[in-house]
Amino acid sequence: MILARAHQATRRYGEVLALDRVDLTVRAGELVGLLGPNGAGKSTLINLLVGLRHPTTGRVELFGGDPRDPAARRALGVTPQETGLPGTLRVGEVVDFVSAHFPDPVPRAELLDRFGLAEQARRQTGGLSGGQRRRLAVALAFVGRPRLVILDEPTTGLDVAARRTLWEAIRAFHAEGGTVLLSSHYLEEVEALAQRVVVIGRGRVLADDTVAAIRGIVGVHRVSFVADELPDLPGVVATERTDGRTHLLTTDADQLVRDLVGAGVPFRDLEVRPTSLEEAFLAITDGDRAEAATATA
Ligand SMILES: Nc1ncnc2c1ncn2[C@@H]1O[C@H](COP(=O)(O)OP(=O)(O)OP(=O)(O)O)[C@@H](O)[C@H]1O
Repeated sequence: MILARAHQATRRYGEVLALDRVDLTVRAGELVGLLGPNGAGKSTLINLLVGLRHPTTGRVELFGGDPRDPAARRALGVTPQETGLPGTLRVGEVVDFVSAHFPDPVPRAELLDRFGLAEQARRQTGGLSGGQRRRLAVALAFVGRPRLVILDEPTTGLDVAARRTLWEAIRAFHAEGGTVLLSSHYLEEVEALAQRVVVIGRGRVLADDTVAAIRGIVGVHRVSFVADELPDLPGVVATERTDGRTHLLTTDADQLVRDLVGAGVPFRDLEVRPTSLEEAFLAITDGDRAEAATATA
Protein backbone atom coordinates (compact mmCIF):
# COMPACT_ATOMS: atom_id res chain seq x y z
CA MET A 1 0.00 0.00 0.00
CA ILE A 2 1.36 3.40 -1.01
CA LEU A 3 1.28 6.00 1.77
CA ALA A 4 3.09 8.88 0.06
CA ARG A 5 3.93 9.50 -3.53
CA ALA A 6 5.46 12.14 -5.77
CA HIS A 7 4.90 11.73 -9.47
CA GLN A 8 7.05 13.84 -11.79
CA ALA A 9 6.97 16.56 -9.14
CA THR A 10 8.67 19.79 -10.12
CA ARG A 11 9.00 22.80 -7.86
CA ARG A 12 10.36 26.15 -8.87
CA TYR A 13 11.09 29.13 -6.65
CA GLY A 14 11.35 31.90 -9.24
CA GLU A 15 14.45 31.06 -11.22
CA VAL A 16 15.49 28.22 -8.92
CA LEU A 17 14.52 24.74 -9.99
CA ALA A 18 14.42 23.08 -6.57
CA LEU A 19 12.89 19.80 -7.75
CA ASP A 20 13.01 18.46 -11.26
CA ARG A 21 10.44 15.76 -12.18
CA VAL A 22 10.91 13.73 -9.02
CA ASP A 23 9.30 10.33 -8.58
CA LEU A 24 9.14 8.87 -5.10
CA THR A 25 6.95 6.20 -3.58
CA VAL A 26 6.80 5.34 0.12
CA ARG A 27 4.98 2.10 0.90
CA ALA A 28 3.53 0.98 4.23
CA GLY A 29 6.17 -0.51 6.52
CA GLU A 30 9.16 1.04 4.78
CA LEU A 31 11.91 3.08 6.39
CA VAL A 32 13.26 5.27 3.62
CA GLY A 33 16.26 7.57 3.86
CA LEU A 34 16.42 10.72 1.77
CA LEU A 35 20.02 11.63 1.27
CA GLY A 36 21.61 14.58 -0.43
CA PRO A 37 23.96 17.50 -0.01
CA ASN A 38 22.87 21.01 1.04
CA GLY A 39 20.35 22.52 -1.33
CA ALA A 40 19.64 19.20 -3.06
CA GLY A 41 15.89 19.58 -2.66
CA LYS A 42 15.19 17.27 0.30
CA SER A 43 13.22 19.79 2.33
CA THR A 44 11.32 20.94 -0.74
CA LEU A 45 10.26 17.35 -1.47
CA ILE A 46 9.23 16.83 2.16
CA ASN A 47 7.31 20.11 2.15
CA LEU A 48 5.37 18.95 -0.92
CA LEU A 49 4.57 15.59 0.67
CA VAL A 50 3.29 17.14 3.89
CA GLY A 51 1.22 19.78 2.11
CA LEU A 52 3.24 22.87 3.09
CA ARG A 53 3.98 23.64 -0.55
CA HIS A 54 2.45 22.53 -3.79
CA PRO A 55 4.31 21.31 -6.86
CA THR A 56 4.71 23.70 -9.77
CA THR A 57 3.93 20.75 -12.03
CA GLY A 58 3.43 17.06 -11.36
CA ARG A 59 1.50 15.43 -8.52
CA VAL A 60 1.91 14.50 -4.88
CA GLU A 61 -0.32 12.21 -2.87
CA LEU A 62 -0.60 11.43 0.81
CA PHE A 63 -2.69 8.42 1.82
CA GLY A 64 -4.17 8.59 -1.67
CA GLY A 65 -5.36 12.19 -1.24
CA ASP A 66 -4.06 15.72 -1.62
CA PRO A 67 -1.59 16.52 1.20
CA ARG A 68 -3.05 20.01 1.44
CA ASP A 69 -6.36 18.49 2.52
CA PRO A 70 -6.25 18.14 6.36
CA ALA A 71 -8.13 14.83 6.11
CA ALA A 72 -5.19 13.34 4.15
CA ARG A 73 -2.79 14.36 6.94
CA ARG A 74 -4.69 12.74 9.81
CA ALA A 75 -2.35 9.74 10.09
CA LEU A 76 0.81 11.75 9.44
CA GLY A 77 3.45 12.82 11.96
CA VAL A 78 5.98 15.45 10.88
CA THR A 79 9.03 17.17 12.27
CA PRO A 80 10.19 19.95 9.96
CA GLN A 81 13.81 21.03 9.77
CA GLU A 82 13.14 23.97 12.04
CA THR A 83 10.57 24.05 14.79
CA GLY A 84 9.61 26.51 17.49
CA LEU A 85 8.42 25.55 20.96
CA PRO A 86 6.71 27.91 23.40
CA GLY A 87 9.58 28.65 25.78
CA THR A 88 7.53 29.08 28.96
CA LEU A 89 5.58 25.82 28.65
CA ARG A 90 6.92 22.76 30.40
CA VAL A 91 7.89 19.71 28.34
CA GLY A 92 4.96 17.73 29.73
CA GLU A 93 2.56 20.55 28.94
CA VAL A 94 3.71 20.73 25.32
CA VAL A 95 3.19 16.97 24.97
CA ASP A 96 -0.28 17.24 26.56
CA PHE A 97 -1.18 20.13 24.25
CA VAL A 98 -0.29 18.17 21.13
CA SER A 99 -1.82 14.95 22.52
CA ALA A 100 -5.15 16.70 22.95
CA HIS A 101 -5.51 16.80 19.15
CA PHE A 102 -5.53 13.02 18.83
CA PRO A 103 -8.08 10.37 19.80
CA ASP A 104 -5.57 7.82 21.14
CA PRO A 105 -2.27 9.55 21.95
CA VAL A 106 0.82 7.79 23.28
CA PRO A 107 0.80 8.34 27.08
CA ARG A 108 3.05 11.24 28.06
CA ALA A 109 5.42 9.22 30.28
CA GLU A 110 5.86 6.53 27.64
CA LEU A 111 6.64 9.07 24.91
CA LEU A 112 9.14 11.03 27.01
CA ASP A 113 10.82 7.85 28.14
CA ARG A 114 11.17 6.62 24.57
CA PHE A 115 12.90 9.84 23.57
CA GLY A 116 15.12 10.06 26.66
CA LEU A 117 13.27 13.07 28.07
CA ALA A 118 11.63 11.57 31.16
CA GLU A 119 13.74 13.68 33.51
CA GLN A 120 12.89 16.87 31.65
CA ALA A 121 9.09 16.52 31.92
CA ARG A 122 8.79 19.45 34.33
CA ARG A 123 11.35 21.71 32.69
CA GLN A 124 10.28 24.72 30.63
CA THR A 125 11.18 24.15 27.00
CA GLY A 126 13.06 27.47 26.96
CA GLY A 127 15.53 25.96 29.44
CA LEU A 128 16.27 22.83 27.44
CA SER A 129 19.52 22.28 25.60
CA GLY A 130 19.38 22.44 21.81
CA GLY A 131 19.60 18.66 21.62
CA GLN A 132 16.79 18.15 24.15
CA ARG A 133 14.60 20.62 22.25
CA ARG A 134 15.25 18.78 19.01
CA ARG A 135 14.36 15.43 20.60
CA LEU A 136 11.13 16.90 21.93
CA ALA A 137 10.27 18.30 18.47
CA VAL A 138 10.82 14.85 16.97
CA ALA A 139 8.89 13.10 19.76
CA LEU A 140 5.86 15.26 19.01
CA ALA A 141 5.63 13.71 15.53
CA PHE A 142 4.90 10.36 17.21
CA VAL A 143 2.30 11.49 19.77
CA GLY A 144 -0.78 10.69 17.70
CA ARG A 145 0.31 7.15 16.75
CA PRO A 146 0.74 8.13 13.09
CA ARG A 147 0.99 5.56 10.34
CA LEU A 148 3.60 7.61 8.52
CA VAL A 149 6.27 9.82 10.08
CA ILE A 150 8.26 12.28 7.99
CA LEU A 151 11.34 13.73 9.65
CA ASP A 152 13.49 16.44 8.08
CA GLU A 153 17.01 16.01 9.39
CA PRO A 154 15.87 14.74 12.79
CA THR A 155 19.29 14.45 14.40
CA THR A 156 20.95 17.67 13.29
CA GLY A 157 22.83 19.14 16.22
CA LEU A 158 22.53 16.07 18.45
CA ASP A 159 25.50 14.45 20.15
CA VAL A 160 26.24 10.78 19.64
CA ALA A 161 24.25 9.53 22.65
CA ALA A 162 21.18 11.65 21.83
CA ARG A 163 21.33 10.56 18.21
CA ARG A 164 21.36 6.92 19.28
CA THR A 165 18.36 7.45 21.56
CA LEU A 166 16.50 8.93 18.63
CA TRP A 167 17.54 6.09 16.33
CA GLU A 168 16.22 3.59 18.87
CA ALA A 169 12.88 5.39 19.05
CA ILE A 170 12.61 5.49 15.24
CA ARG A 171 13.56 1.82 15.01
CA ALA A 172 10.99 0.86 17.65
CA PHE A 173 8.26 2.73 15.76
CA HIS A 174 9.25 0.99 12.55
CA ALA A 175 9.42 -2.42 14.26
CA GLU A 176 5.83 -1.93 15.39
CA GLY A 177 4.78 -1.47 11.78
CA GLY A 178 5.25 2.30 11.36
CA THR A 179 6.44 3.85 8.11
CA VAL A 180 9.21 6.45 8.10
CA LEU A 181 10.69 8.86 5.59
CA LEU A 182 13.65 10.78 6.94
CA SER A 183 16.14 13.10 5.38
CA SER A 184 19.66 13.27 6.57
CA HIS A 185 23.11 14.58 5.93
CA TYR A 186 24.45 11.83 8.12
CA LEU A 187 25.20 9.00 5.79
CA GLU A 188 25.99 6.87 8.74
CA GLU A 189 22.46 7.54 9.97
CA VAL A 190 20.77 6.43 6.77
CA GLU A 191 23.02 3.39 6.71
CA ALA A 192 22.09 2.54 10.31
CA LEU A 193 18.33 3.01 9.88
CA ALA A 194 17.07 2.79 6.36
CA GLN A 195 16.42 -0.17 4.12
CA ARG A 196 15.99 2.01 1.08
CA VAL A 197 17.91 5.11 0.16
CA VAL A 198 16.82 7.82 -2.23
CA VAL A 199 19.77 9.97 -3.21
CA ILE A 200 18.86 13.48 -4.34
CA GLY A 201 21.18 15.92 -6.04
CA ARG A 202 20.32 19.26 -7.60
CA GLY A 203 16.61 18.54 -7.53
CA ARG A 204 16.80 15.14 -9.19
CA VAL A 205 16.61 11.59 -7.90
CA LEU A 206 20.06 10.16 -8.59
CA ALA A 207 19.43 6.74 -7.10
CA ASP A 208 16.59 4.91 -5.38
CA ASP A 209 17.62 1.52 -4.07
CA THR A 210 18.75 -0.55 -1.09
CA VAL A 211 21.80 0.57 0.88
CA ALA A 212 23.65 -2.47 -0.48
CA ALA A 213 22.68 -1.63 -4.06
CA ILE A 214 23.76 1.98 -3.67
CA ARG A 215 27.12 0.68 -2.59
CA GLY A 216 27.02 -1.70 -5.53
CA ILE A 217 26.49 1.17 -7.98
CA VAL A 218 29.89 2.38 -7.05
CA GLY A 219 31.24 -1.11 -6.48
CA VAL A 220 34.33 0.02 -4.70
CA HIS A 221 35.81 -2.13 -1.93
CA ARG A 222 38.33 -1.20 0.67
CA VAL A 223 41.20 -3.67 1.10
CA SER A 224 43.25 -2.85 4.16
CA PHE A 225 46.22 -4.55 5.80
CA VAL A 226 49.55 -3.92 7.47
CA ALA A 227 52.58 -4.04 5.17
CA ASP A 228 55.80 -2.11 4.71
CA GLU A 229 56.58 -1.89 1.04
CA LEU A 230 54.08 -2.18 -1.77
CA PRO A 231 54.73 -2.76 -5.45
CA ASP A 232 52.56 -1.02 -8.06
CA LEU A 233 49.27 -2.89 -8.16
CA PRO A 234 46.73 -2.72 -10.98
CA GLY A 235 43.11 -1.68 -10.33
CA VAL A 236 43.81 0.49 -7.28
CA VAL A 237 41.58 3.58 -7.33
CA ALA A 238 43.06 5.25 -4.25
CA THR A 239 45.63 4.55 -1.54
CA GLU A 240 45.51 5.80 2.04
CA ARG A 241 47.73 5.12 5.02
CA THR A 242 46.39 5.60 8.54
CA ASP A 243 47.55 4.23 11.91
CA GLY A 244 50.12 1.96 10.31
CA ARG A 245 47.52 0.38 8.00
CA THR A 246 47.38 0.63 4.25
CA HIS A 247 43.95 1.05 2.66
CA LEU A 248 43.51 0.37 -1.03
CA LEU A 249 40.25 1.24 -2.79
CA THR A 250 39.53 -1.04 -5.71
CA THR A 251 36.71 -2.17 -7.97
CA ASP A 252 37.96 -5.79 -7.85
CA ALA A 253 38.96 -6.81 -4.35
CA ASP A 254 39.39 -10.50 -5.25
CA GLN A 255 41.91 -9.72 -7.97
CA LEU A 256 43.76 -7.25 -5.78
CA VAL A 257 44.21 -9.86 -3.04
CA ARG A 258 45.44 -12.37 -5.65
CA ASP A 259 47.91 -9.74 -6.91
CA LEU A 260 49.14 -9.06 -3.37
CA VAL A 261 49.78 -12.75 -2.82
CA GLY A 262 51.25 -13.17 -6.32
CA ALA A 263 53.68 -10.29 -5.71
CA GLY A 264 54.81 -11.92 -2.46
CA VAL A 265 53.87 -8.92 -0.32
CA PRO A 266 54.26 -9.93 3.36
CA PHE A 267 50.97 -8.42 4.55
CA ARG A 268 49.03 -9.19 7.70
CA ASP A 269 45.63 -8.35 9.29
CA LEU A 270 43.89 -8.35 5.91
CA GLU A 271 40.41 -6.85 5.88
CA VAL A 272 38.12 -6.46 2.87
CA ARG A 273 34.91 -4.50 3.16
CA PRO A 274 32.49 -2.61 0.95
CA THR A 275 32.89 1.16 0.97
CA SER A 276 30.65 3.08 3.33
CA LEU A 277 27.53 4.72 2.03
CA GLU A 278 29.35 8.00 2.44
CA GLU A 279 31.94 6.97 -0.10
CA ALA A 280 29.22 5.70 -2.43
CA PHE A 281 27.28 8.91 -2.00
CA LEU A 282 30.27 11.10 -2.82
CA ALA A 283 30.93 9.03 -5.94
CA ILE A 284 27.32 9.36 -7.12
CA THR A 285 27.11 13.10 -6.50
CA ASP A 286 30.56 13.65 -8.01
CA GLY A 287 29.42 11.70 -11.06
CA ASP A 288 26.35 13.90 -11.24
CA ARG A 289 28.47 17.02 -11.03
CA ALA A 290 30.81 15.73 -13.73
CA GLU A 291 27.81 14.96 -15.94
CA ALA A 292 26.44 18.48 -15.39
CA ALA A 293 29.82 20.00 -16.24
CA THR A 294 29.95 17.97 -19.45
CA ALA A 295 26.39 19.01 -20.34
CA THR A 296 27.24 22.68 -19.72
CA ALA A 297 30.41 22.42 -21.80
N1 LIG B 1 11.35 29.46 -0.21
C1 LIG B 1 12.34 29.41 -1.11
N2 LIG B 1 12.57 30.43 -1.96
C2 LIG B 1 13.57 30.36 -2.86
N3 LIG B 1 14.40 29.30 -3.02
C3 LIG B 1 14.22 28.27 -2.19
C4 LIG B 1 13.20 28.27 -1.19
N4 LIG B 1 13.26 27.08 -0.53
C5 LIG B 1 14.29 26.40 -1.08
N5 LIG B 1 14.86 27.10 -2.08
C6 LIG B 1 15.98 26.65 -2.93
O1 LIG B 1 15.65 25.39 -3.45
C7 LIG B 1 16.78 24.52 -3.48
C8 LIG B 1 16.49 23.27 -2.66
O2 LIG B 1 16.41 23.61 -1.29
P1 LIG B 1 16.01 22.59 -0.14
O3 LIG B 1 15.89 23.37 1.13
O4 LIG B 1 14.87 21.79 -0.58
O5 LIG B 1 17.31 21.65 -0.09
P2 LIG B 1 17.75 20.60 1.02
O6 LIG B 1 18.22 19.41 0.28
O7 LIG B 1 16.70 20.42 2.03
O8 LIG B 1 18.99 21.35 1.65
P3 LIG B 1 19.57 21.35 3.16
O9 LIG B 1 20.20 20.01 3.33
O10 LIG B 1 20.59 22.44 3.11
O11 LIG B 1 18.44 21.60 4.08
C9 LIG B 1 17.94 25.36 -2.94
O12 LIG B 1 18.60 25.91 -4.06
C10 LIG B 1 17.25 26.46 -2.13
O13 LIG B 1 18.03 27.61 -2.09
